[in-house]
Amino acid sequence: MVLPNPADIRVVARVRPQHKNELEKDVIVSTATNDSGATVKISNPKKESETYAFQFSGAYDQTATQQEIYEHEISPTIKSLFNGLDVTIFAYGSTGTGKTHTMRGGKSMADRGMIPRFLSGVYRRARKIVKDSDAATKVEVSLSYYEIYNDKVFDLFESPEDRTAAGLPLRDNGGKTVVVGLTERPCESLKEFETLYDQANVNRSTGATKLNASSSRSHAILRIRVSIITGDTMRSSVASAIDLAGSEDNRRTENRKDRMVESASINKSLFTLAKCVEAISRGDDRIPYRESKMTRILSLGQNNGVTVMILNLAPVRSFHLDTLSSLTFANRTRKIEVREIENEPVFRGCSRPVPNLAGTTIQRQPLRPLASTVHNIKMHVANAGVDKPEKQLKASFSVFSDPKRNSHGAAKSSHPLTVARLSPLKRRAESSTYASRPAKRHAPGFAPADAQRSMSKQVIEDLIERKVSDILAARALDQPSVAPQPEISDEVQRRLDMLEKRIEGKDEGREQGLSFLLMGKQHAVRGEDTSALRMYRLAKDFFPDNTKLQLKIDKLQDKLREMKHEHPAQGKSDTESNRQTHTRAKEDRDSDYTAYSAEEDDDEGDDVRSRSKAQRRDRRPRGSSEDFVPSEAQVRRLLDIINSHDLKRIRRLKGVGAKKADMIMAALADTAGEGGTSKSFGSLSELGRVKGVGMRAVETMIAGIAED
Ligand SMILES: Nc1ncnc2c1ncn2[C@@H]1O[C@H](COP(=O)(O)OP(=O)(O)OP(=O)(O)O)[C@@H](O)[C@H]1O
Repeated sequence: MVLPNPADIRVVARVRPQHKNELEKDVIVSTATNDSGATVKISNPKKESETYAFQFSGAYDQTATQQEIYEHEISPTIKSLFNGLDVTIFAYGSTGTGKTHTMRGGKSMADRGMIPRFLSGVYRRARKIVKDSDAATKVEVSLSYYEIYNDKVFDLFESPEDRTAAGLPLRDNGGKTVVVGLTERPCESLKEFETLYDQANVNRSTGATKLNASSSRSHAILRIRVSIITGDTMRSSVASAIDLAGSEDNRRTENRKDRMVESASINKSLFTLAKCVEAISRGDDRIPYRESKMTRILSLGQNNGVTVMILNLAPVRSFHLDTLSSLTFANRTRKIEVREIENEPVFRGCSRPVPNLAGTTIQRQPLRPLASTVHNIKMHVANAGVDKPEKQLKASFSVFSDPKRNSHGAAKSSHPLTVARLSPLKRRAESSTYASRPAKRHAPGFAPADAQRSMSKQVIEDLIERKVSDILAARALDQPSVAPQPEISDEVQRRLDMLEKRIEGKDEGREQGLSFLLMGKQHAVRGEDTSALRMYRLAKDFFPDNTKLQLKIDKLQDKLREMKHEHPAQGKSDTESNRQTHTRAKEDRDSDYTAYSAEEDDDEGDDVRSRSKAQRRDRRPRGSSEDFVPSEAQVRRLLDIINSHDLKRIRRLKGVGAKKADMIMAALADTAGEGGTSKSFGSLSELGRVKGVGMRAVETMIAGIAED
């Protein structure tokens, strides 16, 4: 092992090209590269004549190609990977700045992203190694791919239907965080990779499409394990390529709870990431990695090896505040030091038969082989004459001594090494074992006695640790045990299931409620009162009896009414109007909004269609989006009209054309109760959820209803 060599995280900025609807005059980000380094410049949002400059390891302007970025930033990491270092490459930036384009890219050769190019480089190097060694050295590549969606981990190599609601658990393993039960697929060629990767990405986007999202709603992590095998030794290292979900303004999500929850979860994890980076830069003892799954997995600053962060930026003004905040974050990140520790080679030995790797149906691992494992180890230790082996083995093995077997006297009494039980968490943290895939990866078996003579104490430790991980991982999985279960009556089982569902439901609800609260707080701190109010109202559904929350809502409502009264034309704070400009630009990319605009066009004729989107948005009732605090009387009147089922009255509502009216009538018919009783809408958000209507339209309708 080479001595740990602290190096900074390499942060490179990439400015994406302008979209067609973005104007040259709105470009506010520029890059410059010279002998003193790479700089990104951006104007001060409050004073255009001033600029801020941020230094990075590399900076790429709008014209940079995928090939250039790959060649300069990513390709060199392949050498590190083959030298035994773990590699982490991740894209960071707000929604729509080009993260997925950079990492995954398009289908044409020129558009291919960093991930397929990286894999192509890996296979090329692997072929060269095999060729140069006259096939004495073998290289194995295997992949796992998962996403973190709403702070839950899902295997992307499995179809969404096979997911469990709770997702896969995480476990700490020798100082690294591993996902338990993740599929790891051997992958022998670039062609095979492309098939696997495309299929898995369908799994990712299918989840998103169901939720009507146009952008990545999850953090996607591809792990590429490269194992170089020569004789009996194998050295593995892992490259993680991460496409983070983009931070976003959650007002885009309107009142749709599913989108809100996603957005809250994305923002929360990115917020935690920023907190971690801040804590590391301050030199804090406690880094809040554990506050989100993404930060736990990314473990920035703890992930030994090479780390490259690609900071994706949009060039134009509508992203001004987000770009500044991303630049500040990235600037802190680049000062984080990581240790370049090589993974050590391990003894490989002969393999046992490979268990079925496909799917999630892993049975809990029987503990029987452990007894023989210990036996093997003892035999080897005796042969190899390792110093004080017994003491070490006692400690290691006792972690997974099986009480059942002990009670039968098979393992415990038959072997002197199985003594005191230790917590699995007390294992050595400094282990250099490569992050083992605990549940599904097949651990190599033990070698014949003559080969074992060359095993070092470290190798034994590694083998034991891997074995322990396997068993702990299998235990963590919610899979039926191979051991016979005691019979319980159907009735008891039914009641248990119900109880479990109730508890799960409560927890999920609470989590959602807390997310809304957190978002409310974030908006309130930024002075975005309307959005804060909206979040608090959503949180109220989850905490109906919370008087403190009600007080906050009342206060905000009063404040907003007052503001509206005093400044009917501009009841927004600076920050809010600023962010609104941004929000509008993002709306242009948002499918929900596009659908809305199109419908409006249908209703209002061709001359409207020819106007620009911006103009059309300006036609919205002033204050409708940000100051959307209708009075109770307005709400009641609107719902009365809708619930009248009277097409003519509904048609007369502001912004409701023939098409929208039809959609509302159809929804009313759809919701007709059993026995022909007519159903009605109980709230605006319910009305807003009607297909083809949307909250914007509801806001327009209500704006046309007199307040008194
Ligand atoms: N370098 C680039 N060259 C050409 N098009 C780009 C580039 N970067 C981004 N784009 C385009 O910009 C749009 C947004 O990019 P992309 O979806 O990659 O953003 P993102 O940051 O991943 O967004 P989200 O966080 O919402 O998933 C896409 O249409 C993409 O094709």
